[in-house]
Amino acid sequence: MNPFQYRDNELYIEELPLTEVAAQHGTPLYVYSRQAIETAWHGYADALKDHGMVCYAVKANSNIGVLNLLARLGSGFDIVSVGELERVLTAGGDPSKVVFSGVGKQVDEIRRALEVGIHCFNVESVAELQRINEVAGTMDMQAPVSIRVNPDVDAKTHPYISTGLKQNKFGIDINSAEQVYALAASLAHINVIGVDCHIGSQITDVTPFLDALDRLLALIDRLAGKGIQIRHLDLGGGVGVQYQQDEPVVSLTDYVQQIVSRLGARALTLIMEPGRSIVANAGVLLTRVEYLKQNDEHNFAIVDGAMNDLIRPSLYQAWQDVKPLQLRTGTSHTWDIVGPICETTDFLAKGRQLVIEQGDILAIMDSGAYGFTMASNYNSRPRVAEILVDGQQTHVVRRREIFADLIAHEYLIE
Ligand SMILES: Cc1ncc(COP(=O)(O)O)c(C=O)c1O
Ligand SMILES: N[C@@H](CCCC[NH3+])C(=O)O
Repeated sequence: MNPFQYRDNELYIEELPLTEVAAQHGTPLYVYSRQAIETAWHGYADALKDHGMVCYAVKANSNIGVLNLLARLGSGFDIVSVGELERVLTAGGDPSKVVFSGVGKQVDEIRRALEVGIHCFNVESVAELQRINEVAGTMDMQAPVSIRVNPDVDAKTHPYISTGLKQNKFGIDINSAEQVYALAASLAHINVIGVDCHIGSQITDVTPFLDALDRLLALIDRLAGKGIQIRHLDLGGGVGVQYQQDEPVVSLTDYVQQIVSRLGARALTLIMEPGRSIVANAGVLLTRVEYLKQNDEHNFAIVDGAMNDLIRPSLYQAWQDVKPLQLRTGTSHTWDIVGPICETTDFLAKGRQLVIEQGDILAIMDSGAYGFTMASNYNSRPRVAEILVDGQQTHVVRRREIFADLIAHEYLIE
């Protein structure tokens, strides 16, 4: 479902012209579509049916309004910090549907997660397993755990977002997994319930997912042979999204059917932790052209948005489409869309064929995932507002920061 459509040369989100949203709330601005988020979530829930649970990966977009939408749908959540846990709770999420991933869980994070009763910890090392056992012991509890196994599968995605290879810090080597499960089963305050893996993000071919699945199922069978019964299988993040029109789209129904057919008679519940594919295509970053500047080789459109607002292009050379909110007629030129930050890597897009003028507003498409959540205050730039559109209604789900917010926790020397 694409909520962004041109009508009479004006770009709309759902039932609203984006120029109206920008006029009301200023730029730069993140704008999300409620319908698109809900439709994407239902895509997973419908494909999984009663085979399992969707645990939305909060890191993709952790806005409380967005989490609240998903909590209302009954979603579970994948978190990587106590901060994300508090967001989920504030948004009305059910702690018993929360899985806790991440390689560096701290004692207070483990304690809080046990206190609120999360579904399980996805454990990434022996040292972490021992720490969880100790903390649960001090609380006289048993901690539900799943071991995150690193299956050594090449996800064929950008090397910075590939996580399931031996050279990546994530998970426990599949070759030592049985030993670690045996240890976990022997610990007094650990309750082994699952197997987990996450091989990377923005994967647009199901083959690496299915290769990882085959390795995990073989492990689950070996564990059963040793008397360790696994109840759930967590396959990690969701499928990749289309940033460019010629990129492949994975059918979730086919993907889940292939998983289910491989499960065979095993009594396993599935968990999926999609982030990007729930929110990426549902959001845009709006940015205004402040100046146009040309030399004999390059045309620069200097905009008010920057790498601190959306770092994906600078960090991963990620390509995201750029659409003017109002289409102009005239001769197009090739533009680099650059921000005001003092870094050469401060660009949102390069080499785009556009007809633009100073003052125009551009939408950086597909910015709903890993957009605002990766934003910073670099160059003392306040983080921008986030707006959720629902039909013709707009909800401010985060107000724009002001200078006072930036210095609120800083002090002069005494
Ligand atoms: C452990 C874990 N689960 C889920 C996700 C979400 O992945 P995606 O946004 O590709 O669906 C990530 C991010 O890559 C992750 O690290
Ligand atoms: N932040 C990355 C994805 C990382 C996923 C987190 N493990 C991106 O924008 O593509």
